[in-house]
Amino acid sequence: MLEKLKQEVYDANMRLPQLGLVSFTWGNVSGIDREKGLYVIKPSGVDYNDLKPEDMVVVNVKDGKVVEGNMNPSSDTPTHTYLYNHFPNIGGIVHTHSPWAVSFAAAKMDIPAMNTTHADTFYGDVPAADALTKEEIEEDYEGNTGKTIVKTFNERGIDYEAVPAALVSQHGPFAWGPTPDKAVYNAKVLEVVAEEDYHTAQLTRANRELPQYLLDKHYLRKHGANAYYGQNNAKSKDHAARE
Ligand SMILES: O=C(CO)[C@@H](O)[C@H](O)COP(=O)(O)O
Repeated sequence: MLEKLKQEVYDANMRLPQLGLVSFTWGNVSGIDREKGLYVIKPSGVDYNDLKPEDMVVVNVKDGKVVEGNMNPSSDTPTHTYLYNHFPNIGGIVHTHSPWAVSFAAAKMDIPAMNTTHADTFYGDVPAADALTKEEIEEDYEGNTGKTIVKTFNERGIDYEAVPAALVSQHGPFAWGPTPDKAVYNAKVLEVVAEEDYHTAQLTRANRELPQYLLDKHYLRKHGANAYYGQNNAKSKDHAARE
């Protein structure tokens, strides 16, 4: 069943390593057929080099249970299920371990809207949702980080279609879109802007003008009118040689 969707989801999964968004077996993409109430997701722990379209697992979006597939679905299936049920207009979801976005997630920092590349895809900062608490994990830990994502969007009044991504603190990014392929596109843009933001933050923090008096003192002393050199009476050999 859903052979066309399986191919689409397989193709989207294969773009993750191609785009440098995952290594080894990390990450996963799913895509949903809303009419049938079923979605397709990557099987858990399978190397992308070994993955085939027919390996995709079909899941019932109502209860997250497998309805077709020889392998276990992704360990993030509970999160995909939760997001499909709370973000009704999405058609595809992706989770990656892309390093720059994961760095912001580990730092529990939103990815701020700092340039137009960001604004072309995300209408505002991409939020860092809290990691699941110890109690939440003990209560019903099934790997469902969707709860914390939806809670963050609701509490902060963020439109999930205008900002199609979130960071799960200390874990990594989830992105979504109208199709699996668009979800992967959004995940790649997120990684690009995360890296750009990091460098912008470094540049703006480091961009301190050296005061003119220090320029004068250090440059003129060695190359110019020696206005300062004589004051300390210390003469370097090369200076003495030049006299
Ligand atoms: O972050 C984790 C595991 O800590 C997962 O998201 C893996 O990155 C993907 O797991 P599978 O989809 O292969 O189960």
